[in-house]
Amino acid sequence: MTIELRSLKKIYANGEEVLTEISATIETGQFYILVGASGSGKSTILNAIAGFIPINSGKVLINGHDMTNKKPADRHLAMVFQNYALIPNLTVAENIVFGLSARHVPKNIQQEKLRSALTLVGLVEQQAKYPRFLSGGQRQRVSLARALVSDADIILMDEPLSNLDAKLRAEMRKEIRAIQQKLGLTVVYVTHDQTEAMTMGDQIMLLNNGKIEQIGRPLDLYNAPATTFVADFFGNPAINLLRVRLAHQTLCLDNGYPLCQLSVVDDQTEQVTILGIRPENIQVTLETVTNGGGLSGTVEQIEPLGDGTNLVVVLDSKERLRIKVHQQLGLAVSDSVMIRLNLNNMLFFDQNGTRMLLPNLVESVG
Ligand SMILES: Nc1ncnc2c1ncn2[C@@H]1O[C@H](COP(=O)(O)OP(=O)(O)OP(=O)(O)O)[C@@H](O)[C@H]1O
Repeated sequence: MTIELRSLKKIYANGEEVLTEISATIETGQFYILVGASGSGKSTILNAIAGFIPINSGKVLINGHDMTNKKPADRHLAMVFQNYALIPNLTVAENIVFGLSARHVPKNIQQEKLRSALTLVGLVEQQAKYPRFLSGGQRQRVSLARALVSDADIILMDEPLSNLDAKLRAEMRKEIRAIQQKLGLTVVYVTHDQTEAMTMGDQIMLLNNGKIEQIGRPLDLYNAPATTFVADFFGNPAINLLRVRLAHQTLCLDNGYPLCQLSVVDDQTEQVTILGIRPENIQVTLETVTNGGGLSGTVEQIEPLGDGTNLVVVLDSKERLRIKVHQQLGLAVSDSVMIRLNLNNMLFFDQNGTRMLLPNLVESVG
């Protein structure tokens, strides 16, 4: 079951254009994530796929068929919501088969589907309970089971885990992904959570104010972001984006403070105005144990994580750098440290925030 979105545009009555030129192909069996900040248009796209809202222009195709003007019921999709949407006076089992009963599916088939869905989501023991006696995670499982028995090939999920605590959310991510892979379902999944997007998605669409910022596989978005917006969206702590210029083969901060030497064989490099470097690509050592080289700075903040440490270091140039190391550090605020930037992992952007590929850029540490 493929979904094709062709140039979707949505304007609400107040004249606000909330979707602009949304085009994408969601392949069969893909776990497709729509991610972005609140108000970026994720739910609007999901609702347009489901047929809950009309769009102003563009097309929604499902398996090659134009569904743009079809009713939700004719699109053969199932939906899982953030608030579970369970019926309080029906038991778990009754909630799960509710749609099947409404469609007069024979009782024995209902029971068969119910059994297999309960097993898949791990709720066999809870089937006679009412929703109010279930935990948040169990309620979301009922909601998922209800979508599974509908036999829809495509399941749309709108922030299904956002009411759960962090630990349960992490467990449910794995469970949903495992069920999706086992059944080969096509899932379109809305979240504002970058970790959920990274860990669950086969493909991610990152939205920015109703427009597509980038579509790609999770690690491609992380390693090769098209723009500073994408670079900044993924990663915790966020990537360091520094205003820089290149002068006489030296990459300098805007204020002239030299970062490193770069051998340049390309005029294009003159356009580099923003350097992106991720916190994990910066090494930090105590000033006293270093044997020269690198940049010096002062520790401003330390956040011990147990399995690592997050730091903020202020360079002598007054620039702040977020740094993440994978060990516990014996450092304190105000300590002097040396910093080394891992040049292989630098990203360069032009003044519009568009990433530049500089094939001829050669590092030459002086
Ligand atoms: N019925 C409506 N009438 C007018 N504007 C609306 C309506 N529904 C949504 N919007 C606007 O459309 C934009 C996109 O909303 P949407 O719900 O798709 O965003 P979202 O990315 O899903 O956000 P969230 O994560 O907060 O749910 C927002 O600016 C919102 O205010």
